[in-house]
Amino acid sequence: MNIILYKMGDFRNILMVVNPVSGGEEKDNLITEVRKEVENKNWKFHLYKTDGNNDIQKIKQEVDKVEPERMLVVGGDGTINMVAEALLHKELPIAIFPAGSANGLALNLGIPKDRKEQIKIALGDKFTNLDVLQINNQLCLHLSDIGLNAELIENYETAAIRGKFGYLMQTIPTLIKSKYPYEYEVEIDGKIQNHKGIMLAIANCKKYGTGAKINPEGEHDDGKFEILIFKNLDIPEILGTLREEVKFDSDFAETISTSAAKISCKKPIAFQIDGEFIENTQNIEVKIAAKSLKIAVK
Ligand SMILES: Nc1ncnc2c1ncn2[C@@H]1O[C@H](COP(=O)(O)OP(=O)(O)OP(=O)(O)O)[C@@H](O)[C@H]1O
Repeated sequence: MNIILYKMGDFRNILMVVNPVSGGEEKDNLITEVRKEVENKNWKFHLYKTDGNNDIQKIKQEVDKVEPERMLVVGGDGTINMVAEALLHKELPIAIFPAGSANGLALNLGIPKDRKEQIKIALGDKFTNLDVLQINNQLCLHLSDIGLNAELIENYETAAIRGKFGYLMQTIPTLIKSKYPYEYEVEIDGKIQNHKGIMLAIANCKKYGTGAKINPEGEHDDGKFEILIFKNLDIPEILGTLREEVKFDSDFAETISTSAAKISCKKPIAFQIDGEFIENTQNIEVKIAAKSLKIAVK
């Protein structure tokens, strides 16, 4: 007979949220491996698979039912955002198993690609406290932008070809159709600045999921975010963002660091958050909840 002895205070509930379709990747082996590791620690493993239908509400219900001490998230940036939304105002740590076509947040937090290392981190005790941006009542965990890149994402989402090649294939039609440069009015502490450019990014972290480092000075836990205005389509400078050490020419990009801002545009412009196209919009308000999401890191 197997007898499991629980010490007082040693019992933990772990809730794993898995997006079964993200990244087109099979996840059953990972689930089995994590379940084994969790049960080896005499903790209790619970599983919730998203179904693409009202998942935020369903994750909230699952959290209320299971009362986990930690959440493990298997999916891309969209899945992590859903979990973050469901956990709003709850001080519950999460761990990320990157498994999406875009894994920008995991890349920014230095989550390694090796699944064994990810399991160690997920069940370990080292955390970072991520600033969370609220943009027009939606959460943004790493990067949002309004302008050319969001147009590219909108075109990619409706395209037949997926993956990096599909993204690349959308570049030329997007550039032909785009009506850039755009005019942006940025209001910070009641002061208004006017800017013109191909896109305006709102950055909580340094990099896009593609690896492009557009906000080299950004820190994810400093209580601030950066507004970056990219002034023109300078291909060598854009390719330069793929290098580790980047320093932008002031004719190419301007950076403003702040903890709140309002942005308005003369006409509706494509707007994306963490890689998901949201809508064409004219007005954006950005607030920050400093250090409000606890995430397991290396
Ligand atoms: N079972 C499911 N079936 C279909 N869609 C789902 C399912 N579960 C979650 N989703 C959707 O997956 C999206 C999030 O995917 P995520 O960003 O994590 O991965 P991804 O592979 O990078 O996705 P994409 O490339 O489509 O953005 C959300 O829009 C969510 O509604």
